[in-house]
Amino acid sequence: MSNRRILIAGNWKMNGLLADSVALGRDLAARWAAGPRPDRDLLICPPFPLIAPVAAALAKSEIEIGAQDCHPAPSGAHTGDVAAPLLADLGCGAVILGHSERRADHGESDALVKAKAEAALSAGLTAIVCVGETLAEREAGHTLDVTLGQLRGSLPDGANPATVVIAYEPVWAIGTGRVATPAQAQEVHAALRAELIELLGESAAAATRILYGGSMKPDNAADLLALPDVDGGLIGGASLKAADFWAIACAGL
Ligand SMILES: O=C(CO)COP(=O)(O)O
Repeated sequence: MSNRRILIAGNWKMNGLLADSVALGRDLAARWAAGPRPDRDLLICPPFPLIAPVAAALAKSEIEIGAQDCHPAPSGAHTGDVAAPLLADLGCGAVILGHSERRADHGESDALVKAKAEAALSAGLTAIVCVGETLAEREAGHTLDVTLGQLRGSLPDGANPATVVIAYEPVWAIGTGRVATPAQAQEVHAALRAELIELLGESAAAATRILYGGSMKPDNAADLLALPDVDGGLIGGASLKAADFWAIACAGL
């Protein structure tokens, strides 16, 4: 049993309108108030324009608010982008960076993800740095090369267990209902932690949280969260239903 505190983070992606998103936030806050509460960190990352209203809906709970991306620069002429200091100002505690959908949709490189993560740290945000292989890469036997390479390339300078969380999200498991088996997840998580020993040293690696993401649901979360190197979940589809997110937050307790 590690002493890493489990983090259950919801990534709402590009879903929701104002009223239903506020209702979802209120539903989660009500579940928090009613208890029993999991002794775990909980985080919700809505689309940018919903951060402030959802943060207000969550205000009476200890469920944290976060974002799904930031720009590497702290301000400036970058139309359509959002700076990390603004996210912090809005109450965000964390930001997801290098998600495979951003790497694919926006051509984000490891170097860009690293620069964004450094901007997040400078703004006082926790950077949740995502890595993960495609199905073709897994079938070609390149899972560890790809994920460890992304980790080396994307980890910000100055990373430490308080400011950086790693998320392993196999691309083939995202939104597909095809979840990694516990053995597949544990193999990659253990390899990521071994690489973190090289990058950060033994004690920092032992204290750094590594989340699993990819079709995590109420019925598979307990098995994944019980793995020795899985320290939480990054939840997509199931985070859009309060009952499912709450069930995952409480899974295995
Ligand atoms: O990409 C994910 C979270 O960032 C996972 O999404 P799903 O839970 O919908 O598979």
